Amino acid sequence: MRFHHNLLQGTVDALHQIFNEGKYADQAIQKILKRDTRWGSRDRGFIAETTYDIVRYKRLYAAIANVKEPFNPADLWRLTAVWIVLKGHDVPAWEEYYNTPVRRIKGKFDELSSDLKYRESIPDWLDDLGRKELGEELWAKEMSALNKQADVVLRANTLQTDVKTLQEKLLAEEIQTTTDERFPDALILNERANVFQTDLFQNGLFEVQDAGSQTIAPYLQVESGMRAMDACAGAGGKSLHLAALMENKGQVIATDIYKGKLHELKRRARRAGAHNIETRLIDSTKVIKKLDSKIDRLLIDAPCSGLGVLRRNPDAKWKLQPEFLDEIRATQQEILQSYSRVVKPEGLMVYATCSILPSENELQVEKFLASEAGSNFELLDSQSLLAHRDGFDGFYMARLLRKN
Ligand SMILES: C[S@@+](CC[C@H](N)C(=O)[O-])C[C@H]1O[C@@H](n2cnc3c(N)ncnc32)[C@H](O)[C@@H]1O
Repeated sequence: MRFHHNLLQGTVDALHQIFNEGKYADQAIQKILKRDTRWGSRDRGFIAETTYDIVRYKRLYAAIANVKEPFNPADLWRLTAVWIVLKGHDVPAWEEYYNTPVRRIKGKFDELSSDLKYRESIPDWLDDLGRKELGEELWAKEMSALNKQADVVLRANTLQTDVKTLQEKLLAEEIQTTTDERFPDALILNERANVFQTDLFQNGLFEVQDAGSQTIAPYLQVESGMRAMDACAGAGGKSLHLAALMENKGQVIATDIYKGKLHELKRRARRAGAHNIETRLIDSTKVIKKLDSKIDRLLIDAPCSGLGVLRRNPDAKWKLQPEFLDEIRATQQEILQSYSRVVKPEGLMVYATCSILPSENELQVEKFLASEAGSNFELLDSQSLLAHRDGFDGFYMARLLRKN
């Protein structure tokens, strides 16, 4: 492989912003990619993928390169040298790579790879927690799968098209996709492409949404004409799916505590042609009180650690802190306690997260069921998706029935 200095310089600059300035990886990469308009899609792909790879394996690469944070420019170049050697490429004869100890890098890699914390690059506290919650074997398999690059998955917007038609239209634009019978509205890109630039996207024929995430809205068993609520709607990934499943009939009440996210949701709903979504900002407890026992189907897509979606946000591994996890678990329980009251007798509620930790998932549901607010609910079913087993992001979902 022939390397270009300016692409590796772009990678080093992105890493500096992420590791030393605390920027989010996707934002830092986007900013760097805007820098040089001559960069084509391959160049952009190289910078993005190399940066993400080094973010994923920061702990391993830093130990091999024998560098510590905060990384100076020479340290960051050493991280890229480790990446080049471990990918099996020849190190370019550039000043920054002068005297790169290729054999030592390979030897160190073999030595450190026997330890999961290094092999999969996991902070100590998180490794301890994961082993405790999932058991050593499952944790190791899952962390390895979560370090792989995620597929780009589309959800056909059935308000506008169907999977087969969309697949043909994409093919006409030289975008090849694969279907998966487990996920009926999903199309998986055979090769990465910037699908956001297509007219098909601009005209609302699809959303970009992981296949695992596409199982959540159907799990709520909505029907046309029902009154559904997406309590933690964010920018509306699941609200849009619910509207499509309800064929634009009935109502989807989408709530969040952030105005900006609901604003983005409305923009996406217009593009998708989803007309039955109504947004409501949660700025007081009154919003929930007003809906007391009025909702047929409640989705709680709760805020969480995001450990199931590490393939998309690998820097979350380095940003997560134990205190944040404690706070988010408390928030999850509060949300269950306060929102569950909106469900009608005989109505259903789905509690979902993009976490793989039982303490954010089944244990939260158990705690809720044992509480006063949960005493008139019954757990009907639950499902976990794991990256190493199911091939997509990690999710948890539980379906509960309000009995009376
Ligand atoms: C997992 S994200 C939702 C993702 C979204 N459902 C989607 O599919 O794109 C969780 C959301 O919960 C929101 N949130 C946090 N606390 C909340 C609360 N008390 N009530 C409602 N939403 C809350 C966050 O702002 C965030 O948008």
